[in-house]
Amino acid sequence: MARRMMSRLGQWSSYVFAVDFDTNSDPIYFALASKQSERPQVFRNVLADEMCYSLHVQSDDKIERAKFYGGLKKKLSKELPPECTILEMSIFQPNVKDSVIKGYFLKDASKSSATERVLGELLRNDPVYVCSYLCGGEDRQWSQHLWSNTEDGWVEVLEKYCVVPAEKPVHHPSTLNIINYDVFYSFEDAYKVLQQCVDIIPESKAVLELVDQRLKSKEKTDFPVIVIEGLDATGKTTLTESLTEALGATLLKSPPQCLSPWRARFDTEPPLIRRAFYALGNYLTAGQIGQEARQAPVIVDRYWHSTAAYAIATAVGGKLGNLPQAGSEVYGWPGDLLRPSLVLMLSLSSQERMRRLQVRGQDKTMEEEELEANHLFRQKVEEAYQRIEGPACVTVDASPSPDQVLQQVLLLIREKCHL
Ligand SMILES: Nc1ncnc2c1ncn2[C@@H]1O[C@H](COP(=O)(O)OP(=O)(O)OP(=O)(O)O)[C@@H](O)[C@H]1O
Ligand SMILES: Nc1ccn([C@H]2C[C@H](O)[C@@H](COP(=O)(O)O)O2)c(=O)n1
Repeated sequence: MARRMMSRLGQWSSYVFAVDFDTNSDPIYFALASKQSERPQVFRNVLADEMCYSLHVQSDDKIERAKFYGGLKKKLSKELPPECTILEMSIFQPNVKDSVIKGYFLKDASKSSATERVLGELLRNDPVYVCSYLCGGEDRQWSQHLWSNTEDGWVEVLEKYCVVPAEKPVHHPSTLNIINYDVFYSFEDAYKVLQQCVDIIPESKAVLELVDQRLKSKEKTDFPVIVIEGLDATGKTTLTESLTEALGATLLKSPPQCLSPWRARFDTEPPLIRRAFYALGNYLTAGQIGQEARQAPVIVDRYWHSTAAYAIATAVGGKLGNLPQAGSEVYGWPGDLLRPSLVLMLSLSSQERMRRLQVRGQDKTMEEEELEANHLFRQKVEEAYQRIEGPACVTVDASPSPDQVLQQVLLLIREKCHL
C-alpha cells in the first residue's frame, strides 16, 4: 500500500485541483500531499458540514473523454439526490498546455447513502476516478480518499492524501486546453476529430464527404471579401442583405447552407466535436468565397471570428479577466484558411439587442438563451472578437437605423477596400 501511495502521489504531485464554487470568483485551488499543511484549510469558507466527492474521467482518448464528460453531468443530475450540488472541477499542471483533466466536485447535503451508491456504480461501470473528501481531527484538516474497485465488485478506499492549499496559477486552467479542443488552427486538426467520430456519430461521414469535395481557395482573391460579425440580433442579416445589393456582391454564410442538415445534430455534441464541425464549415465557405470572389465582391455572414470567439468564451470559465491575454496564440488566424479583406463587428448595447430579440420574437438557440441569461458570457464573446487577429475586426456601432448603419459600413469599405 505504501508503495502504491508513493506512486500515485508521484503521478499527481505536479497537479493542482481547481473547484469552481462561484463563477464570479476565482476557483479554490488545492494540491495533494503526504503531510498536512500548517496553512489555513482550503475549504473552510465554502463548505458547511457536507460530504464532498470528486469525479474525473480516466481515459487517454480525447473523444471518449469529451463524450463521457458531457454525458456524466446529465447522468449525475438525474441520479443524484437533489440536495447534491454539482460543481465544475479541473485537475491540471499549472501553466502547462494540454494538461487539463476535467471533472466534477460534488457537495452533498442529502445525508443519505444514495450518493455513494450512484458513485459506486459509476466506478464499477465507467472510466472514472472517484474520491471522497473528509474533514477531521482537532485542526479540521481535509483529506482526499481515492476509491477503488475490489475484485469481487465492492468499492474500497484505496489511498488517502492530505489536501493542501495551492497557489493561484498565472493562467486560468480553462485556458490551457483551448488549442485543438475548442479552437482548431488547421483544416487537418478539425478533420481528424470528425474522422475519429465516424463510428459514434454516423452523420460525420456525410460531413466529411462534403468537405472532401470542397473547392480549394487561393490565398488572394480578385475582389474584396467582407465579413460581417457580431452577437445574435445585432443586425448581421439586415446589413449583409442590403450591402450585397448596394455593392452588387455575392452573399455567403458560414456554416454554409449545405451543412444545414447536420448543424442541429452537431450542436448537441460536446465542444471538441461541435467546434470541429464549425471549423470545417469555415473551410467549405472559404472554397465558395474563392470561387465567387473571381466575379464580384463577396459579403460573408459570420466566419472564423465567430467560430473562435464563441468557442473561447464558452471554454473560459468565470470572469472576463480569465480570458487569455490579447496577443495570445489562441487569437491567431489559421494559417491555411482564406483571409478576408475586411472584418466588421456590429456592436450594440445589451438593452437594444434584447429589444431587437423581443421584436423579432423567433425561437432562440440555446446559446442565444445563454447570452440573455449570462451578461458575462456576452462580454467574453465580444472581448474575444476584438482580440482575434490576422485580420482583426473593426467595430461598427450598430445602434443607428438600418440605412445609417449601411452608409457607415459602405464608407468603411470604400476607405479600406477601395471599392
Ligand atoms: N439598424 C437597425 N435598427 C433597428 N432594428 C434593426 C436594425 N438592424 C436590424 N434590426 C432588427 O433587429 C432584428 C435582428 O436583426 P437581424 O436578424 O438582421 O440580426 P442578426 O445579427 O442577423 O441576428 P442572428 O445572428 O440572430 O440571425 C430584426 O428584427 C431586424 O429587423
Ligand atoms: N462561422 C460560425 C458561425 C456560427 N458559429 C456558432 C457560434 C454560435 O454558437 C452559433 C451562432 O450562430 P447563429 O445562431 O447566429 O446562426 O453558431 C460558429 O461557431 N462559427
